Amino acid sequence: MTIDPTEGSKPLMPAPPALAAFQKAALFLDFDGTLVELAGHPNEIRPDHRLADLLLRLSDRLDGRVALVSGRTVADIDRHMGRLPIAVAGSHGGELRSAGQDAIEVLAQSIPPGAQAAAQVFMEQNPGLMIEQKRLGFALHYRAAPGLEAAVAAFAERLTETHQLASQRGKMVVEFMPDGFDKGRAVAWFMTQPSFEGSTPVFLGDDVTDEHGFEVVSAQGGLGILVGDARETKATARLPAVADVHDWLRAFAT
Ligand SMILES: O=P(O)(O)OC[C@H]1O[C@H](O[C@H]2O[C@H](CO)[C@@H](O)[C@H](O)[C@H]2O)[C@H](O)[C@@H](O)[C@@H]1O
Repeated sequence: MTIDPTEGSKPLMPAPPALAAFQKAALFLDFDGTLVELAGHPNEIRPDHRLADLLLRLSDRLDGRVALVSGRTVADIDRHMGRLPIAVAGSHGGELRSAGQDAIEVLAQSIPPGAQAAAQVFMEQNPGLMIEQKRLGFALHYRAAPGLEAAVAAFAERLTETHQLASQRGKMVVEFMPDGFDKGRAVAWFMTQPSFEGSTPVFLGDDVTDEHGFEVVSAQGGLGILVGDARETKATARLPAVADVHDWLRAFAT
């Protein structure tokens, strides 16, 4: 793994220490762009065939202190990964499932249908946009039409005001959901659970929605690890790519 120290004015960020160096680590792992390479469409991702086994071995080594923390729904994570007995926070923390449990705790009501109806009209007027239905809301993707970014941002502002929703911007996407959830809250909740007690939280993520997670782990004496190019972030270490994340995790799990 190499980190380019000459990346213009971007902040320099060191590689993280080995996971074995942490005192009783707890791992919080974002999914898209961190564990799995991004794809043109949410359904086109191809998780590495060794990823599920890697997560299980990590969970074993960490006595269950591993959680996936994703913007995807828990059901969607299951669809791509199989039903793993590790903890999952889906929908940016709006859904929670503890390790080894079947029940998914859904923390809010879905957003009003009128909001999605308005987005449907907007999508039909703007070819290239795509709506991904979620349990609590929906995501409006513009990866196939990047020139629509500003129009999508303006639409998002209007929609959130009209329907009193929250929105979160991610990579080529704006997500609409009930107010009051983010990945930081999900991490904070896991850290109150007995199985995570007294642990040092480590959060890996690539997107701006992961900043809430970085903030919470750093406030609890842990480490935020940005995946991808250096940028302004609350993470203080960096791994350049998904493959480096797998290597770093595998070094601990094997
Ligand atoms: O929190 P994450 O696990 O990183 O999930 C964030 C969103 O990921 C997905 O969208 C992103 O990945 C797609 C597949 O690579 C890509 O096509 C899209 O442009 C990205 O924004 C997913 O579709 C969303 O529901 C997640 O919230």
